[in-house]
Amino acid sequence: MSDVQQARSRVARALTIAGSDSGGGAGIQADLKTFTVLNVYGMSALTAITAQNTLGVHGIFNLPLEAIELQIDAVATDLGVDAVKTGMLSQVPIIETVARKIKQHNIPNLVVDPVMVAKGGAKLLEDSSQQALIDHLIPLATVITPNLPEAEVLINREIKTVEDMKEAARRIHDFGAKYVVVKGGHLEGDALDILFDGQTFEQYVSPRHETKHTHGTGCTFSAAITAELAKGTPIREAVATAKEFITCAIRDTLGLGAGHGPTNHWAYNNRHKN
Ligand SMILES: Nc1ncnc2c1ncn2[C@@H]1O[C@H](COP(=O)(O)OP(=O)(O)OP(=O)(O)O)[C@@H](O)[C@H]1O
Ligand SMILES: Cc1ncc(CO)c(N)n1
Repeated sequence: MSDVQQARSRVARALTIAGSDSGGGAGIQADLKTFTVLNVYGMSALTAITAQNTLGVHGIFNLPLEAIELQIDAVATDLGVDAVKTGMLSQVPIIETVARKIKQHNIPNLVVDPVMVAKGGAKLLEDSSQQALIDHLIPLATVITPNLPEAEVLINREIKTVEDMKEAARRIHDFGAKYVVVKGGHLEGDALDILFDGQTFEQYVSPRHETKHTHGTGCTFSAAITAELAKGTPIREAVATAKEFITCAIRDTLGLGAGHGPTNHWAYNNRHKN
């Protein structure tokens, strides 16, 4: 096979820059599982190690900046990256380092999941870091995927209705992200997400499943968008696939753990079977 043929047929590659969740439902583990199910080659740069299960976060250990930088350098200079997502980046220097590295390596298709708080309430982003996300990372983002509490923090305003979600999307778009997806998982009623491209809104709706097993839904959703962007899928279709992926993963629960259990990453591939 010629080099050109090889380049055309090679697998899409995605990198996740995020924290490790020992429980496997969120963070790096959720991202790599999602990439694999969507047929994308997954790579990781860990920013922190968390001791975590379905009941809560029992410890957070941020990694040294040098360890974060070297992981990104190693991957970008050899294997190559078609799309990248960021998850837990708890401190200002980590955010600055990651933003600098993404720029330095010219990594395309950045999905920013502005992770702030774990399902059990533990803080994964220090308060002093919120502004650094706005200043350094969001302007580089192809897509940013805040949930409602995260969007409220970013725009410093309450969000109670779909109109509020749209206004939040407008304001977050003004921070410099190309596309904004405001996730409505925390509202009542159907699970409604909104995509804004700076001009028009697109809505993605699925029935709400009454379940406590929603640990890592945001990580999985943004990882699915990243995987699709790595393959070259256009944004509207990428978000539609991610919505279907997370809906299946929440619906076909694994029922693990005594608290907020993980979602089912295999469910998307089994969706047409009985
Ligand atoms: N109970 C539910 N039933 C169906 N879809 C849901 C439910 N909860 C969330 N979703 C969907 O899951 C996706 C993730 O949204 P959510 O707002 O839960 O993210 P998140 O709060 O960032 O998750 P996490 O912090 O656990 O990673 C969205 O597409 C949302 O609409
Ligand atoms: C490591 C990690 N990243 C993100 C989340 C948010 O779900 C979590 N609970 N843990």
